[in-house]
Amino acid sequence: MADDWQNAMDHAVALARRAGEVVREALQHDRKVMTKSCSVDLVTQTDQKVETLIIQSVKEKFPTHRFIGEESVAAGEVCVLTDSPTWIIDPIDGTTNFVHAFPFVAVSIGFSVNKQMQFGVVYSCLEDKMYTARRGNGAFCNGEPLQVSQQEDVKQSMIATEFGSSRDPEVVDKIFSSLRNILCIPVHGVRGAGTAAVNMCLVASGCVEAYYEMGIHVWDVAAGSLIVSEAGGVLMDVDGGELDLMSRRIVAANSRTVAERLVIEIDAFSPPRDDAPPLKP
Ligand SMILES: O=P(O)(O)O[C@H]1[C@H](O)[C@@H](O)[C@H](O)[C@H](O)[C@@H]1O
Ligand SMILES: [Mg+2]
Ligand SMILES: [Mg+2]
Repeated sequence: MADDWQNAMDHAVALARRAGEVVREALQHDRKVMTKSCSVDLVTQTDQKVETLIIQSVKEKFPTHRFIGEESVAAGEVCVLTDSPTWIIDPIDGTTNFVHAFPFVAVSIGFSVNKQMQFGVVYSCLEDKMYTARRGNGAFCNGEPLQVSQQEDVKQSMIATEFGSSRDPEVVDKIFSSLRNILCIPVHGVRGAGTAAVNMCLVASGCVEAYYEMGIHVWDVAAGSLIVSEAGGVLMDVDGGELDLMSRRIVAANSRTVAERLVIEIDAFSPPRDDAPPLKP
């Protein structure tokens, strides 16, 4: 079976590269912007085109595999992680960046079997950085091994996070109170690339000590979670418990020490789970 997953990973890398070409080409033209759950939850035809391209190609090569794709779920597909081999796809992570030509846009492809990530591919396509990880085999950027930062003093750390796409004042208050608490530890700084996947690759690369966010989805972080852990990092829930990929909350850090220190300061909330049954009309 191991060789099968390697074939699948090679295919994912090739597809991420092809998807990146589509994204770069689309940036040369006007981008028609549509909205999903609210006026700041953006989607474009390129998100949909890239997801279709990836899923159709995988279906031809691996007809029994399942999918969780951001735009398929938006179109009504169920979002349930089973034990089956499952491709977890964010065709454009950083759609708001893409719309504004802010230069961090990624294609994220994770692959899970028995609810455990087997490989992760994040292609930061405007930087031309291909991040890859295979379970037990380390994490790489353009073929070079990645290693998380060795800094365990949170006061000497840089932290990544995002504001997300909820504008519910109660949610925004929690996001700002967490940010305030963490800034005032104090940490050296707080940054955000505008994409969860790239933020996680920055943890894996040792450029920031940690990334946390509440409100993300499984497709934002599935691939990145393996890239972080294979680079020597740790993953946990924002309450310090075990990471649950469907819970929409994550802390990814270089060390348990930094992660647990951040958890103390995070004003946690629980968005509706990705695998929650749809609300009845
Ligand atoms: O919708 P896309 O795929 O661009 O992904 C999300 C980002 O990855 C989040 O970190 C970020 O906070 C936003 O919620 C953003 O929507
Ligand atoms: Mg995303
Ligand atoms: Mg997306």
